[in-house]
Amino acid sequence: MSEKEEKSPDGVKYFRLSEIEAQNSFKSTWIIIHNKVYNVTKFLDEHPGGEEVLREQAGGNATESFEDVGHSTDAREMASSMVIGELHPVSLREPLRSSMTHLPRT
Ligand code: HEM
Repeated sequence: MSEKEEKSPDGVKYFRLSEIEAQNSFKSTWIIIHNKVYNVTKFLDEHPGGEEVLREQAGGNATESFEDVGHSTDAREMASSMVIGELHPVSLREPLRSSMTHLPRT
């Protein structure tokens, strides 16, 4: 890693949008919901909504689709166990890509 690991004052790991976008493959799936970063790689198989919807959001902002589904409290608690960090404050100013402009997976 060339960049020093960055953390907020209370120890939350920050990820740049570019780092999150890179985690979009068959090996690793990260998504963003409300500016938090989730590693859903191990959850793909277990997701009641299926693995494809998560893969479609990989590396990008899944907030709207997550909220559109009206996920239960249980689902939200489940999600909180998959948080690995937050979007870096610098990246909050970058436009978040939605699935509409999704790039093909490599
Ligand atoms: C960490 C993130 C997520 C977790 C933990 C999660 C968990 C769940 C759970 C537990 C359910 C069952 C219903 C419920 O309890 O609300 C569900 C349903 C569903 N989820 Fe997710 N979900 C996540 C992200 C997403 C995202 C990003 C999408 C859309 C792109 C999505 C689409 C759906 C759909 C369509 C269903 C409905 C399935 C059905 O009723 O047939 N989920 N999810």
